[in-house]
Amino acid sequence: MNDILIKNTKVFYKNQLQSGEVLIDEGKIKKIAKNLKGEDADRHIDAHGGLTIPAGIDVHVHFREPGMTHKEDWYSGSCAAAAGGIGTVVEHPNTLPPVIDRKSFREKLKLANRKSIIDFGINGGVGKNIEKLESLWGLGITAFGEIFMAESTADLGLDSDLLKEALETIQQLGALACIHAEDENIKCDNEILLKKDFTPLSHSRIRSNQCEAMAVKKALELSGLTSVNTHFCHISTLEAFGQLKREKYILEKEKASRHLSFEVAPHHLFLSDRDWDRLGTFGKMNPPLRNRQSVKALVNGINDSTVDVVASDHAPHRMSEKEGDIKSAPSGVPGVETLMPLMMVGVKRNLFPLKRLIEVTSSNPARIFGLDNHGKGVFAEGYDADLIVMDPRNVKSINSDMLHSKAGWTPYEGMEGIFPEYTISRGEIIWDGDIVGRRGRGNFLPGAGSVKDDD
Ligand SMILES: NC(=O)N[C@@H](CC(=O)O)C(=O)O
Ligand SMILES: [Zn+2]
Ligand SMILES: [Zn+2]
Repeated sequence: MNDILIKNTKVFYKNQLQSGEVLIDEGKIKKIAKNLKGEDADRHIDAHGGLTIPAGIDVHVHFREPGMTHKEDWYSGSCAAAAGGIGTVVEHPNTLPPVIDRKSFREKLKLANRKSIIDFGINGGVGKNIEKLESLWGLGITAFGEIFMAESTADLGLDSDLLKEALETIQQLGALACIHAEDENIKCDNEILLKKDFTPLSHSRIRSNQCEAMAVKKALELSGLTSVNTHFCHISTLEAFGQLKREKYILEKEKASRHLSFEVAPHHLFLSDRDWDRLGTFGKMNPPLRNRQSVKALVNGINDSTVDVVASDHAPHRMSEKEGDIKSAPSGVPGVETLMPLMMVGVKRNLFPLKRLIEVTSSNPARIFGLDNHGKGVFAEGYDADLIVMDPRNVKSINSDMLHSKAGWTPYEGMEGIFPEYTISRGEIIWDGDIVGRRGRGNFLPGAGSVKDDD
């Protein structure tokens, strides 16, 4: 007998939205068809005319373990992901200790294996550890970074000489460099100019549009020089967006083999600098909230396929930590659980089509980060049954009480979200309104450089 039959649903299949049924067995999608008469399964899910789409693949989360488990840990973070319709995450290295060598990588892997309820990749950190990058790659990290060009919530910043050396090494390994693009000098100069300004908006002015654009310019020069495959994290400004759009066009025209992609974060799509008044220090993240023109450019970029990925940059801090003044509050907002719900509302409001939602939240991240080699991000027979079932008519008001992050708050309080009724991971229901996935069931998805680790 098959495991699950999803009936009375709509699927985006063969480039169109159509009614269908989905049969799942042994963790895989076994059949997708208009009508699966004659097939049966142990469990039926009636989607009541709602959607079945690929679970999200969030390639930018900070789950804070080891070292900061009061903010999040692999269990709470992965539960938040599952409840928000995310089936796979790539976790970033700025934990305590950061993932910069074999020992710290293995420590994180052990904890994640023990606690995560969803599948995961782990990124390797880049700082003063250039001689360790090869061993990290061999251990199976997904990609390198985020590489901090300016200080953020981490102690992993590096200057441009070191950055060039790191990118050369990453290129030789054939790996992907993920870059947090903000210019340290511009940021520092603005900090001095605005040192007496304690309005929340000053954070947007310190880490200005120019601060991001200058860093993107430098990073593009360096990635051109070193020919490294590059992915930009959380691009937030009209200016940086324009530079990347142009560079992509040039690379395509030259038929360059070098990869270039970028992601945007939901807080730069669904919030703007007008939200500073409402959010105060709770709206502080790097790069910061931007004006309406930048928000519009990013939404347009989703429509015209310039934006490759939407990833949450889930960066939880406790409420008590976020209180205080704008200079001392830590940067970062939780977002893994609200990514898909906000994007679904975006589709409902015609900001962008469902096809693009699926591309930026599953097929593109899977391909760019090599997770398709593990059966992720392809809605077709034989691939992992990582799916969400949701009803677009069921719009909820986002409320921190219903969320699972240890942060205990959300910048989207009161905004609309369409949440999954079911999240299915490798054919197993892990969210049905409650967390029903077992702690530690999540699999590590080793990266392309992985070699067998004997000791
Ligand atoms: N985005 C943030 O403001 N903070 C992130 C780090 C980062 O992504 O820069 C964090 O780890 O808290
Ligand atoms: Zn960052
Ligand atoms: Zn981040």
